[in-house]
Amino acid sequence: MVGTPMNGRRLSFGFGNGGHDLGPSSTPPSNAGSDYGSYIDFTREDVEALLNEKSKRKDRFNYKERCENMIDYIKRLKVCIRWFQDLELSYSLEQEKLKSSLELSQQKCVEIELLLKIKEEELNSIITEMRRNCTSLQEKLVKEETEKAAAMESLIKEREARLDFERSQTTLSEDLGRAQRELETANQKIVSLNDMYKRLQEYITSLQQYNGKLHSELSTVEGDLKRVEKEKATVVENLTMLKGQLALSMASQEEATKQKDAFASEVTSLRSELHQVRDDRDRQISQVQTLSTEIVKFKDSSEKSGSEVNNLTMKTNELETKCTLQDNHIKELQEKLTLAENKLEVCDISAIETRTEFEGQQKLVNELQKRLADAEYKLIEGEKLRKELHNTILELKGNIRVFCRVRPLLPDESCSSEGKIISYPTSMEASGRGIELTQNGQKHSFTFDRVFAPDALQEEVFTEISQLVQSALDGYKVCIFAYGQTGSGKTYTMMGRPGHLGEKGLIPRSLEQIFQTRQSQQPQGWKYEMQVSMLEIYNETIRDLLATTNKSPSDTTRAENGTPGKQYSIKHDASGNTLVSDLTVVDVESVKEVAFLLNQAANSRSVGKTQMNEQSSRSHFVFTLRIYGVNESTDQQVQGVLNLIDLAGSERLSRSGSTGDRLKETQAINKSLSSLSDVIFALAKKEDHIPFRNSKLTYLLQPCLGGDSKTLMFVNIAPDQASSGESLCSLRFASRVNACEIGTPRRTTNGRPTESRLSYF
Ligand SMILES: Nc1ncnc2c1ncn2[C@@H]1O[C@H](COP(=O)(O)OP(=O)(O)OP(=O)(O)O)[C@@H](O)[C@H]1O
Repeated sequence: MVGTPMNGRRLSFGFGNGGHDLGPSSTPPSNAGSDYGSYIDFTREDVEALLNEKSKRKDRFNYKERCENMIDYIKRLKVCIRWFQDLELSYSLEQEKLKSSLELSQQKCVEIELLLKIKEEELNSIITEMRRNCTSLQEKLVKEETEKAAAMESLIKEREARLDFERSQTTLSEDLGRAQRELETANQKIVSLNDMYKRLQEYITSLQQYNGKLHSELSTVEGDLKRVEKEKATVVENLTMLKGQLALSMASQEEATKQKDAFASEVTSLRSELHQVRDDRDRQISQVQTLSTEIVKFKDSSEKSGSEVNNLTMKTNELETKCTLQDNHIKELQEKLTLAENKLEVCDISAIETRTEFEGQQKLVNELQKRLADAEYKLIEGEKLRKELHNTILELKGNIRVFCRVRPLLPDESCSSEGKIISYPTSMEASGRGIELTQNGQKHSFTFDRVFAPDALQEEVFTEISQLVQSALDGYKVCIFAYGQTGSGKTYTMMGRPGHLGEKGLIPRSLEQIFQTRQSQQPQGWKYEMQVSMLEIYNETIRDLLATTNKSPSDTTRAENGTPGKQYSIKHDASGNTLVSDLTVVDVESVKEVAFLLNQAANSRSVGKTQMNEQSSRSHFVFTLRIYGVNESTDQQVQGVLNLIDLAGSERLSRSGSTGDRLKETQAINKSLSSLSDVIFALAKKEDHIPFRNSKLTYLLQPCLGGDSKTLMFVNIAPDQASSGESLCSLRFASRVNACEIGTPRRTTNGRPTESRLSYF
């Protein structure tokens, strides 16, 4: 580059920009030569500054040096001037060139202008297009901006949220810290709970083992019992046979004795006859001897009278023939006597034989009687053990047990379009105990102590409760009640279908069992007295169903059932018995008597027709059998109670279509059932106050629900789609009942109650 002191700027005259740029250029002219190459970077300001500086520094530089500098500077200036001259030349040449190229350029410009116009048009169209694009872009921009604003807003919000989040994170981390601490304590608790759980598991296992042991013991005892009973039966059979044989041999012995006596008397009479005949013979021999001496005397004095001799000879002959005859007779008699004596001997021998046989049989009988007594003792002991084991098992099973029974679809009920609403799980653990109800597509599962499907027979159902009924004879309070919506099969379960013997319900079957057991326990010394009472709770009023002044079945006025104006009050005594004052109590001796009373009560019951059941029970029916047993040989006493209850059906007013009196009944039924559920829930929660007094039903059931009795609830279920809501409610209620613990059942083995005319519940 060439540095010249022109206007304080660096100057260049190159043709860097296509040869058209006449402005300053940084490119040095190619012909500048190496002589002035080293001055290229000097500007006028530099030179002036240098000169100024040189002049200023006069004092500091010596003159020679300054001259040399000046010469050098002048030389450099000369080179510059030459360079300027060269430049001028080349500039004029360039100008020429430029002029020609300008002309060329002008032509080109015209062309370019044309082209530009075309381009302009194109560009205009492009611009219009661009404008349009621009508008749309602006619109987009606006949109984007609004979006951006929204995004910003959301960003702000997000930031706020983030802040909030951070704040909450802080609190959460504090909470987390706290929770971790709690977790630690909880973990510790879990560990201790796990320990406890393990211990409980072990306890449960040991209980289960104990239960298993009890079961096996029970089965061995039952096996023993059966064996002993069989043995007893054979012994009794043998004994009867031997007694028969004994009676026969005794009869034959009697016969033989009689024969012997007859023979003995015959022998005696023969002997006396023989004796007499011998006496006669001796007399006649002596007569013959006297006659012979007389004959000798007469022979001596033959000469005296020949006729006398003849007479005497005749007499002698007569006597001799008589003697011969008597000898023959004696011989005959002796033969007879020998015969009779032989017979007597034979009879004596057979009598001795019979006696020894009799003695042997007597011994056998004694031995068998001893064995029988042993077997009976074993039987009593086995029965005692069975009772104990059975009751222990029932106690281990828990107190309120729940059985669920699903009735079959009735002819006027149809299966739902979605199929059956009730199913039974088939898994091992739930088999026979589980039930599933589908409502609105949702499946609800429940487990009870036993679930009976619609095909379960009355007999099967009874088999499951027969042990519980047995407990009443063993001195326990037993309560079995049926709960469920109206028409679900409660009365069918408890009473059965009238007129169909095979479909007898639990009440008649229980009574049959009780009376049979009473009969079978008689040989073991047990004597039982039984009393029956029956009542119903209708519209919160107790009615005596066995009162003699009861209305006739055709009588439709319900209010005067029982003794008119009589108030039946419920009381509980200190030993947990429930007393209903003035209630009719009837002594019963047989199933027939009870059946008659049941029939009487059924006629007095409040039954009506509802939309849901042709024969709907409108009251709670309570059947009570009081059992008082005493064993005279062991001095044992037991006092049991069997309560069998058919509750009135729960129903929704909307479905039942009740009005008027029926509406009042329905409300009373629902109220008492809801009191029952309140009591159950309070028991389940182990609350301090259990509202037993809220209804007559719960107050009456107090010992069964909250005391020492063995209680079983049947929850009856209707399988039709329309009842699914009520069925679900019943199942939920039953499931809570199943979870209830009410205390330990107690056996009553004390003496007879003092006031026996009160109904014990
Ligand atoms: N297991 C069953 N097998 C056959 N039929 C049954 C069964 N259970 C109930 N039924 C029939 O269903 C109908 C209603 O039964 P039931 O009268 O026993 O109902 P409920 O629950 O006592 O009704 P409510 O509470 O109204 O007295 C009756 O016709 C009965 O015969």
